[in-house]
Amino acid sequence: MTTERTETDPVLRVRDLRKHFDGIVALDGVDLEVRDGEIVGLIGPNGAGKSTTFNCIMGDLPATDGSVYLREENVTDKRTSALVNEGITRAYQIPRVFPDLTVHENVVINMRHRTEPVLPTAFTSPKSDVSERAHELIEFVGIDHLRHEPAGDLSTGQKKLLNIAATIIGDPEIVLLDEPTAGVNPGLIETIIDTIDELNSNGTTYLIVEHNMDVVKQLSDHLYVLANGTNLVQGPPQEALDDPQVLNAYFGE
Ligand SMILES: Nc1ncnc2c1ncn2[C@@H]1O[C@H](COP(=O)(O)OP(=O)(O)OP(=O)(O)O)[C@@H](O)[C@H]1O
Repeated sequence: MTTERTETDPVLRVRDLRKHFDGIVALDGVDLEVRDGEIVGLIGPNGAGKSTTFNCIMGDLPATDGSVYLREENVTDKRTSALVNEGITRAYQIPRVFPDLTVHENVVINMRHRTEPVLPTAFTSPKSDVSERAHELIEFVGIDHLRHEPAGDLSTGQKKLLNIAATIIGDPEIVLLDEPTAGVNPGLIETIIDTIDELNSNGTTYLIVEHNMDVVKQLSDHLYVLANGTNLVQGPPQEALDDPQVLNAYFGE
């Protein structure tokens, strides 16, 4: 049975995104749309252009051509820091933490309020709003017992949970997750899936690159498949994964 895609407004729209590295065409026209409240999966074989798409959306790389819209605003090539303030955040495949700061400090430092700077008291006063919110999120992702530990001491899976908490602290419109379960101990994968699922139920919209197809199927409402830097197939996850073009892109010659 085909499930209909939600009719909610698009939060993120990517139109004909292109990226060339000298002679290499990494993106050859990528289109995608993430609607309010969705979890959208972005998959494709190695070299398909998933990371480059994320890098161009987030302003980590300038696009050669094409557009990125956040709601109605054209944000193409805006810098990452500006995009974060506009409500789009990202967690990287290899989790990024400040190793010498505590877990709690790592979440607080990611607070970039749309209108106000983070006050120094957020770090020192347990009663500040940011500090309390950080504590709530750390509890929510299940690493409260590590709150006062240096983030550098955490396992990969725990760092990924920490990054997931940190992406949420500024109350973003949409979060980009790059391989949230890659390199994670199998025992923590379900925790990560449940955490993303619950945060989505609470209103966070996600675009997720993920190689683990079980995770993709469990989480995604809609799936885009890229190959050779462009769109191959999109649709409900199982339908897209069963498409002969997708099977050929992964397993064909
Ligand atoms: N900085 C760069 N310089 C030159 N070529 C690049 C650069 N970054 C990516 N590419 C090329 O662009 C293409 C797309 O790469 P990209 O990393 O976006 O793919 P991917 O789908 O994320 O792959 P993977 O699943 O292996 O991470 C590949 O051919 C890659 O070699």
